[in-house]
Amino acid sequence: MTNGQIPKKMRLGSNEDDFYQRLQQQRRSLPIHPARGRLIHEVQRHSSVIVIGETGSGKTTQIPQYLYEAGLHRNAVIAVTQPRRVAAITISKRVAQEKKTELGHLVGYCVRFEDVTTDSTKLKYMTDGMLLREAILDPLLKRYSVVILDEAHERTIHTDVLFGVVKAAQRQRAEQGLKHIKIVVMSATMDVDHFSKYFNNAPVLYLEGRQYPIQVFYSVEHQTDYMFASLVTLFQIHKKEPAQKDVLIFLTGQEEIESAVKSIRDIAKEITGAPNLVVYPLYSSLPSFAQMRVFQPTPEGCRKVVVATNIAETSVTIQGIKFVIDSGMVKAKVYNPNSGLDLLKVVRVAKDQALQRTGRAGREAPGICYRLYTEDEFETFSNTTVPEIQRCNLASVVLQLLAMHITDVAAFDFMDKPSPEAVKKALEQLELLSAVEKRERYKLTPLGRQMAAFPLDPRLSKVILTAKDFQCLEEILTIVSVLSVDSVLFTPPNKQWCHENFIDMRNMKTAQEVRRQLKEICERQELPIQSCGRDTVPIRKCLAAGFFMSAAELQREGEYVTLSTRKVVSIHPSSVLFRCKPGYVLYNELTQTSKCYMRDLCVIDAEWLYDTAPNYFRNKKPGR
Ligand SMILES: Nc1ncnc2c1ncn2[C@@H]1O[C@H](COP(=O)(O)OP(=O)(O)OP(=O)(O)O)[C@@H](O)[C@H]1O
Repeated sequence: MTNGQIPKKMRLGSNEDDFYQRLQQQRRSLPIHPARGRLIHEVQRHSSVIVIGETGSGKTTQIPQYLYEAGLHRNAVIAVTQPRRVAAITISKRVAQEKKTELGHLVGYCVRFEDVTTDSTKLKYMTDGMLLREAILDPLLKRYSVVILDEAHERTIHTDVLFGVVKAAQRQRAEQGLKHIKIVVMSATMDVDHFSKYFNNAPVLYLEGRQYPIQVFYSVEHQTDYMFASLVTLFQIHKKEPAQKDVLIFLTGQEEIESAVKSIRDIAKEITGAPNLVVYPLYSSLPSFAQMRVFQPTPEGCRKVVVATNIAETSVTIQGIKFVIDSGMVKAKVYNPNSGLDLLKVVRVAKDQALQRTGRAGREAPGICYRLYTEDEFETFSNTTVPEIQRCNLASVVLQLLAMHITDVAAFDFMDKPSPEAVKKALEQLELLSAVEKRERYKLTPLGRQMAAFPLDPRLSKVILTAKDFQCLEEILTIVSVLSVDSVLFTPPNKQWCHENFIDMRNMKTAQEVRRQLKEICERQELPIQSCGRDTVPIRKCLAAGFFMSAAELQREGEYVTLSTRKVVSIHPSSVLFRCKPGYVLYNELTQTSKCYMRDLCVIDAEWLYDTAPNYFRNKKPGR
């Protein structure tokens, strides 16, 4: 210190202290803070509590801490479930900072293919899917003293099943004289009566007030092209607002978002006299490290623009966001139980989703939301999203319920029951995959039990487990991992090895990580990891064993029809098979745009379909 400088370490320490003090100050100024005592008291008094409070009021970050500080963890763990991994990761980081602890110790997170917790973790942020997987091994959830089901309004398929599982755990623990488990259900936008009734008339706590105001502006007239409208709105903001006032745009999917990001970067080059733009995409199949970039502070003198799907719609706080531009559209799964087909379709959001999107502004200062639809249009939106359980293929969930020994799936205590046809269809599909068998009731076969160990669609788990018969697990693991991420192929704007080879490096890295973890599960199940060399026949036969219900046959007119329901479908133009038109193909996904397109294809022989599922194909007659 003789030269008058403070040593680096000390300087850092005092900065850290300032930062921590600032965080504590922020915690105390949140609208939820005055309700702390009442909240703790209600959770102590009741087994289940419903909490409703404005977006940004502090529910997700504070309530788990309050309960911990009040000793409600009782030496066990407080679980906080989130529908999305990005929320689980970012919020746990924030809470670890607020608790001045390293992530993974007192505060941690657990999402598919990533577990950052230790034995000392007491506040565990996790995706709803991960808690559900834990319930397969431990239906009474004995590790937990409190389960907080956050963003309950999203009604993802996993959250809905968890509602029933957690409720059952609570009842059974009481019956068996074990320690009680508390349930807290939270959201800013939910049908409280419906929730309260389902959770045994749980009391509802209304938390008043929001931290910062948000102004909402609607379009004056109907917008025919929401993507164009969002760019126009962005550049109007960009030209008049100073740097560091960041913008979050909601669009619908990867391709649309990547194309918007490119257009924004191109247009920005032509604009002078405005701050530099840093533009980030954000969608679920981006690897974690790429998703996390959007949460970094905006560089000095710049404006951050985040173009996201609905993964940024709930829970998250993206630093710097002052403006939200809401296209009013979302890509959602739509399932037809008669055809058994899951389709991805771009549809209007519900009012609760629009409110959540608006709530992403105004978290650190007053905000503004531009809705690219008229107020009259907004009034026609449905109030709440249709629960995913009522619009998705249920095969995966039914498999998990059976793995938890819930044999009568139709009688399971769902908050809103799925249609009986959808449950029946799911059981039929699982029976065709040899995962279940019907005696008096449906029950898992040994194969089905093995399938339930994989965090995958049952068709993909079946493919993995079939691979040992064809000695091609090496190759199948790679294929399944690549299918678990969005496209690994890409149109290169500039040069590096990956770009020259048309490979999307980020998605490829994720696929590698997924493969590593699937391989671990295979090793635990003692499956021989062998390669079939250059011969692709075993691999394609193996894929047919899982995907035979997703097969299509070429017609004379040059179109395809699906063998399951004779729906007319086409090969997606991005496929290498677009021009060669083989007689029979398997597909991984159907997407409805101008036509119904099949994606991720594999050429097969009609005979293999008979070989793998003779009963299923008896009346469908492929190739005969
Ligand atoms: N990562 C972060 N960086 C900066 N501020 C944050 C961060 N996370 C939370 N905050 C601050 O804490 C406030 C409360 O966030 P929290 O997620 O707890 O609210 P919430 O009530 O759960 O909101 P929502 O219903 O939208 O999920 C935010 O409005 C913001 O001011």
